[in-house]
Amino acid sequence: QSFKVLPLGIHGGLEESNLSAYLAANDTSQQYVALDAGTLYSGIKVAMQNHSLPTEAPEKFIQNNIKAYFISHPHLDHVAGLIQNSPADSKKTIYGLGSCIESIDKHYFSWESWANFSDIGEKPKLGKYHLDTLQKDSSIIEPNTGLKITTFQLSHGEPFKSTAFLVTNQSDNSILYLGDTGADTIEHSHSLHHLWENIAPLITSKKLKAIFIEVSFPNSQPDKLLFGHLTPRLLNMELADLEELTNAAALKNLPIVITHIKPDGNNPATIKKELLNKNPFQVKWIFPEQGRFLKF
Ligand SMILES: Nc1ncnc2c1ncn2[C@@H]1O[C@@H]2COP(=O)(O)O[C@H]2[C@H]1O
Repeated sequence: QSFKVLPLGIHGGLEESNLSAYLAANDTSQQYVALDAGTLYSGIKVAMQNHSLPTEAPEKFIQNNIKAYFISHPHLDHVAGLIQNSPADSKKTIYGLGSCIESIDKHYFSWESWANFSDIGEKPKLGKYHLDTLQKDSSIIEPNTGLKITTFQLSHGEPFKSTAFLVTNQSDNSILYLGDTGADTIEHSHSLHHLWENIAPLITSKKLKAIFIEVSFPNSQPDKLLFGHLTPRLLNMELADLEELTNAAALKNLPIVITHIKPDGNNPATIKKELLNKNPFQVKWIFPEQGRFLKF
């Protein structure tokens, strides 16, 4: 079994109709998990307009085909689509690390900022969403899709946390989706190194089919203004760490999907140029488009 991923939102800011959200499923399935949910409805509408999805009301697709949400961290550009669409959504589970679930409960499903559609927190609890806390370095099976999700903690601007989700299907193939993350050196952390140690064997055995990782800013962004994000240079530094745990041949042609570009000014073109000009491990950079399937 191979994977298909439908990007519903690809940017890391500004364009509120196109913010981090990726639907993942087995190639033959129409039952998706959402990896972040910054934009839902607008991305589904684009996918329907370009015939990537059959035409129906986007809210029907959200109700019937998105089976669970895995949220990397509670920043608005990763949850706004879920909150906005919650009144029309169906019953399902929102998964995240403890700090993420607490924040969603406290800051969004609070009755003050939005109705409490969850099953915890401020009464009355409408109970549409089961808020489920994931443990780092452990796996669950998402019951509606059969996909195994393994959770790793990331650092996103000390002391804030984010999450990487390793999605594994019944054929033991995987894709890795990282939420926002800074580089270990800048974050004074070992989170990425720990993640690389865990996935290195999957790369050498060719079981890891793609990595989704952020590059928010171009190389000109000063370290003190990174706010827990990567640049092309820092991503290549992290890939060097991963390469030491695998081997140069293992990274060659590995699809690396670049997420969360902040689209200010010429940044998207600059980031693409910087990545294409410097690709020491000969990975396959992929620049996703809203509403267009990626297959792995
Ligand atoms: N100290 C700061 N000063 C200005 N902007 C910030 C600061 N910290 C975070 N941000 C912005 O807030 C945004 C929250 O989402 P992001 O992490 O994608 O990107 C972050 C930056 O754009």
